[in-house]
Amino acid sequence: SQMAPTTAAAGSDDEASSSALLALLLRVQTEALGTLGPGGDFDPKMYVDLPLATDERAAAAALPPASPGPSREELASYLARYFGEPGSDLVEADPPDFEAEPRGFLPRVESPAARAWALQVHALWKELARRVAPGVAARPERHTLLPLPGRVVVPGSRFREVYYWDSYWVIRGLLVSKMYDTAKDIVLNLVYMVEKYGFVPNGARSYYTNRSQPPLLSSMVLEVYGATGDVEFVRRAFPSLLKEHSFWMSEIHNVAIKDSHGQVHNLSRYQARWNKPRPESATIDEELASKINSIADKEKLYHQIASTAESGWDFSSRWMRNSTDMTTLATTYILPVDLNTFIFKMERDIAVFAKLLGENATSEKFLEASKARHIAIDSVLWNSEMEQWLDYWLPTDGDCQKGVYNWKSESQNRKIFASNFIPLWLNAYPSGSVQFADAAKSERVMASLQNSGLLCAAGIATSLTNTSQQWDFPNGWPPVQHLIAEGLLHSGSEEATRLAEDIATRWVRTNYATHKATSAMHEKYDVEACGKFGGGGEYKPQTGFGWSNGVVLSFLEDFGWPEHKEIDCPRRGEVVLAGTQSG
Ligand SMILES: OC[C@H]1O[C@H](O[C@H]2O[C@H](CO)[C@@H](O)[C@H](O)[C@H]2O)[C@H](O)[C@@H](O)[C@@H]1O
Repeated sequence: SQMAPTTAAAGSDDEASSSALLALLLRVQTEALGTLGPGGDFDPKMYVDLPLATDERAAAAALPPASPGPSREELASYLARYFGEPGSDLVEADPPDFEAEPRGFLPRVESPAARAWALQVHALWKELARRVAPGVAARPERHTLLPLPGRVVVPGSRFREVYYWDSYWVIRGLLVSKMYDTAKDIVLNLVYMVEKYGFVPNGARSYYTNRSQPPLLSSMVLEVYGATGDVEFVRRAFPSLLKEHSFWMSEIHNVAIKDSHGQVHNLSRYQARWNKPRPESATIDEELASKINSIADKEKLYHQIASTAESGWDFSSRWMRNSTDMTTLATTYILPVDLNTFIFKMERDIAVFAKLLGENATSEKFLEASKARHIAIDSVLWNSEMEQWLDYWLPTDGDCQKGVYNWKSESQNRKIFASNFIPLWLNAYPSGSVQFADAAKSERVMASLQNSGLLCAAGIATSLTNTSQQWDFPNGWPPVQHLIAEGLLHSGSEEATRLAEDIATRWVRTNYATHKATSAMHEKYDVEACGKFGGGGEYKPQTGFGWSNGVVLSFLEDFGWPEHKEIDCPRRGEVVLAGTQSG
């Protein structure tokens, strides 16, 4: 059954004052839309990011009346008088662990062009590093930004705050850049939020505390521990990992399902605690919901929209009953392949850390939990005909006895998405010598990927359907390239290693060419051709960009770049490796 959505989990005093601020900012956002009109420079997120420069009541009293609404000049002078610039509550932080060319940086990158560019990407950490201004903790009621104790690295452009899952790839890049202290700070900020909210919010803003994002905190701890050997750091983070696991096991996320042999499995889904428009996109969500008449149905749509944002894939035909109609989002009825992959990894990581800290019973318990989830993933999500893992769609008609659903083969979604291959990533983290998918199965999954149509000229497409949503064709996203390529690299066969390197090469080249042409790193790329950044979705293409920088640095570390390997885009008609489309 669907959980009744509530508001954020923050403390009540904080909540009351932050909701007064948010209510004001949402009024400003609506008036700004009226004044500026959609398109152009109007971005609804900017208005909920404005820090108050004065008392909230004074600012609320001075807001020009909604009708007839302020002129452009009146709006600008109102904003200048009562608010700071968006992003001004984060201050620049010169990270002390940054060096222009760290010792031992990318030893296998021999090509001068690749090396010079990698150093430019590395230098972007300085641009993206920030600290939360001390005024935020002193007067939290004036900021939607959440105070954080340590240094942060933001994705860039409109994404002025920390994001949960982006941080995993930011950390992978920082470790290549030998910025261990900054990497630790990022993890400890997330730990601080778990201590405060019981989970890691989507991002470090009060309006993001109604949901999380793909859970990769344990993976961040594991990578930092692998690079530094710092057991005390693991000890500090460990209680928060247990707390986060309980959040994902709670009734809003956990679903029981009985397979065809009568065995009951537990798997997880995304579900936000929110049934209103997303504040950062409220005008957009309201416009979409205007097609719907009843308040109850609007609330259901808002709940699905926020739950989709929890998935990180906002938005995609993956979550829609009808791929051309966003009002058919049904994310809370889906058991996603990638979410369950990440929670399996979390359980395994916790088992490893518990053992390291001498908590053997806890280690055993989490090892068992991970084994049970492995069986659940193989029973519920695996499809042996397609040789892929598929999202499972729950029925909406209440066909569920005592909270347990009955598995049906036709409920697996047979459409092809890059997420169907994400469990391959687990091959990079074997338990002893045992891989998540054995050599024979990994080979079959790889063949299925090669025949899927997802492998394109400049990387792996998100899906096969162009819906103009940003998590669909023709966009390719950095995290997806990295998870699949790392999985292939550790799958054991020479062919898988070659395919991993081929994907990484295409990705690095398209990032390089686009950087050369636009002087920027982009949040997503159009994989149809080398050298194109991505588009679609509800906001303009963004640059910066945290996870993109992390992924190229990590690929360059994993695969190197020999002296004479071309880094420019291949010229038209040049040979393309078998199993991939020329795009
Ligand atoms: O403002 C709209 C949405 O923006 C974010 O989503 C996108 O950017 C994030 C930061 O890079 C990324 O983590 C996410 O995968 C992207 O889809 C935000 O996370 C959403 O909650 C927000 O509604």
